Amino acid sequence: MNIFKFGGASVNSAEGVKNFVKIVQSYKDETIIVLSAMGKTTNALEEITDQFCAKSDLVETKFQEVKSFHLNIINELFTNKEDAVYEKVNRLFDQLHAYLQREPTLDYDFDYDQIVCFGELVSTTIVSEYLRLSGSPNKWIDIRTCLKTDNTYREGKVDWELSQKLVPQAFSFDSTFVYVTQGFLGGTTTNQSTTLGREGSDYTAAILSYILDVDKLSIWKDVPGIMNADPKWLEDAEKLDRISYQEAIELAFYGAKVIHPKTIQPIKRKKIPLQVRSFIDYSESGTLISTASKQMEKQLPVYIRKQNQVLISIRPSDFSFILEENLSSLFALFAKHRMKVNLTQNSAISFSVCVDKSERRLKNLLDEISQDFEVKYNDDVELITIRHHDDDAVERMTAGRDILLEQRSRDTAQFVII
Ligand SMILES: Nc1ncnc2c1ncn2[C@@H]1O[C@H](COP(=O)(O)OP(=O)(O)O)[C@@H](O)[C@H]1O
Ligand SMILES: N[C@@H](CC(=O)OP(=O)(O)O)C(=O)O
Repeated sequence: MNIFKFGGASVNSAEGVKNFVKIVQSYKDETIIVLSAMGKTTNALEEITDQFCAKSDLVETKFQEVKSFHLNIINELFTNKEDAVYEKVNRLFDQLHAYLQREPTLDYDFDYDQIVCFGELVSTTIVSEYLRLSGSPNKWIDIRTCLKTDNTYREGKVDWELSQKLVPQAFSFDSTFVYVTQGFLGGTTTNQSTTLGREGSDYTAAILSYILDVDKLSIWKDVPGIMNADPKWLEDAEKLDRISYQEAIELAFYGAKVIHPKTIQPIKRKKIPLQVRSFIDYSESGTLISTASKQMEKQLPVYIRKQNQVLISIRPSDFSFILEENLSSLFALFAKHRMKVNLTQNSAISFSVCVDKSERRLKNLLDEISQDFEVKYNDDVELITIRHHDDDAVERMTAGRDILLEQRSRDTAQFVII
């Protein structure tokens, strides 16, 4: 049994959906397809959520834009305008529209999940129906009924015990060879929609792989595999043919956007090989992540850039030392405001921390920290991480830039720079 995960970029147009079907049909094994929302739909639904919560009149226009984007793709794919896909997709958009007519609940994260989930519900419906039309019978599964999470909206924590019971029942392969389901989504025990964190479809694929003990997980991307840098940033980036689970965890942890950080742990635990490969050159083998750690033969430096970072410098207002009590109260605040800490460093009387710039959460965090500490911060800095660094690699990343903070270990060098 295989699991294939396809992201939004692979199905951002009718052409993309046709290419996807070609890939799926070239495999004859039992397969579960985990799919994200089409193109940039999640971003658009995030905007709708913001407008909905702000009670803005723009909601309707944006909703119609998202709906037209999908209907245009359907119109290109389905010549028979009586096809069941129209009714199914329209029904989903009617449900979303009905939600948008309500009053916001005052819980932004809850509303976010109830709105944003439609991206994946619609994309999987279209793709499942188009596979059927193309001669591949398949079953559409609403993942919210079996991948159960708690009610931490926007970052649902998986209820492994319950999911382990429900997922195998849902994907029993007793009446089909192919399943199509949503990445990124989960459901609470009271059947509210949840999401697993942005770009969480890779993680969904890993959860299902773990629970169902699959032979292999393939994640299809718009790049040849995992490269030693984002090729959209460094044109001379090279593909890594094989890497170990450990290395993949490190790269994702430091922010290599190609794979969601939570993806590797579940598949590592069961030693399930993961192939990251191209949906464009689909005969190429991509990058294999496995235990066999004939790892990165050349040990190329790997460059990871995180933009939109904020470097916060914190001092106790009474000039006392930064001790355990201060640190633990600060970390509690970061956790409370769900700010991801990317790098920390402390001296005797100050503590520096580099975090993702997330306007809504950052402001609340800074307001609270300022009650007990003096706070300064640098906006819009970059965090550059180099795995397997050497002098040339460091020079390449830092020449002509202002280094605000630097940390090096044997394997990893990190720089906060402007
Ligand atoms: N080290 C890397 N290797 C390959 N791609 C990378 C790397 N770092 C960042 N990327 C980016 O990741 C993108 C693919 O991930 P993503 O857009 O999340 O795919 P999907 O939407 O299919 O899940 C590529 O287009 C590439 O720009
Ligand atoms: N659609 C969600 C989940 C996801 O993983 O998408 P993608 O596979 O396109 O990165 C998001 O954009 O966050």
